[in-house]
Amino acid sequence: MTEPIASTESTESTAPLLSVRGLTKDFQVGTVFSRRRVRAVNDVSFDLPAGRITALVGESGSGKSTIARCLARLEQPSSGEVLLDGQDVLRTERRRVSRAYRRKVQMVFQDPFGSLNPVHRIEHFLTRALVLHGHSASREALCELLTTVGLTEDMLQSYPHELSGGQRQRVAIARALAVEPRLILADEPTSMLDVSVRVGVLNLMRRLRDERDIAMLYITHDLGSARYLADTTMVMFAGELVEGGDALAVMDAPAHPYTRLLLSAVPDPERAGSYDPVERAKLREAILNPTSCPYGDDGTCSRTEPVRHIVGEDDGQPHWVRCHLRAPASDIARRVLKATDRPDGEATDTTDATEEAETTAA
Ligand SMILES: Nc1ncnc2c1ncn2[C@@H]1O[C@H](COP(=O)(O)OP(=O)(O)OP(=O)(O)O)[C@@H](O)[C@H]1O
Repeated sequence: MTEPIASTESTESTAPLLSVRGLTKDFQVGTVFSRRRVRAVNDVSFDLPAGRITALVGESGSGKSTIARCLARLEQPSSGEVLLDGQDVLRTERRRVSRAYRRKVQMVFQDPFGSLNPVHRIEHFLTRALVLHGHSASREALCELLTTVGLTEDMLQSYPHELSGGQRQRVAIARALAVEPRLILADEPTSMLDVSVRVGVLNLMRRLRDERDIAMLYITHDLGSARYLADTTMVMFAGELVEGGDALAVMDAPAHPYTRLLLSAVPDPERAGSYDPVERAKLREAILNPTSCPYGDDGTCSRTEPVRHIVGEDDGQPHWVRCHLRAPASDIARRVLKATDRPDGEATDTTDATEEAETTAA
């Protein structure tokens, strides 16, 4: 494990609900004649405390969903540890995931349209979840679930296609809640919803955190919603975590060039020029070909430990940044950066951006 874990440990007095240590996931891609390995997640470590929302932000392809799928045990990690209540479930439940784990860790997917089978009524989904995990599916229990997520009893008899996207996502959350989970992995739960209903789903997640002490991993590429919802934010780039800490601290004082690059793409009416290609090209260069790191003891640091620097503390939790000198695997990094939006909506690669910047500067 290259990342020291102390810097991500929760400062709460209680132990974290779930800890991830050195999680790595490789996929085999290609045909039998040209097999190659894609490292989607590389040596990632973090904690998820109860009653806190942790946002995992990053661009498409950075590895966010792979982490969630590994934690939901839908993918088998290549290496690492996943400790739930201190037990490494990858060792104790190596072959078969226990029902107890599935009950404690639930996932809500991005697509509220695809995650509910259209041939069943809403009552079916909730009843099934309750019964599978040994609860009584009484009318009272079903109604309570619906009310918790802001839906009404009469919707029990509805089919998914009769509900709006926001209502369907609430049903998906109700289904997850049916088993009384301690952790919800929410993978872009609002990205397919109308802007007008997004905030309702975010507020629901916030209420569940406060009222039920549920831990949440909120995966998103929408920095605004992470700022609105999360207690802690972690930034992921090319399969690795590059920055983390109090959500407001990370957004207001980003310490890694990749976090700055992400933020520079967020429309901001108060920022003159709003989108600066020269600055963005410099940030890309600093990410791909780092030459210095400002967080060493004397303004520089070696390429050896520590891989993470503590740059501040907010609300009792450390704000850390990965050493700038630790260059990412260049093929993955270039692929992820390629997804970075240009103001005209086209994808670009770093060469184009540098050229664009040089032209603009000239
Ligand atoms: N089943 C798979 N087989 C091969 N490669 C995969 C598989 N799943 C993910 N990958 C690769 O792993 C990398 C990370 O993908 P992942 O879906 O985790 O990213 P992400 O940050 O969640 O992106 P998005 O926001 O678009 O969902 C990508 O390069 C992707 O192509």
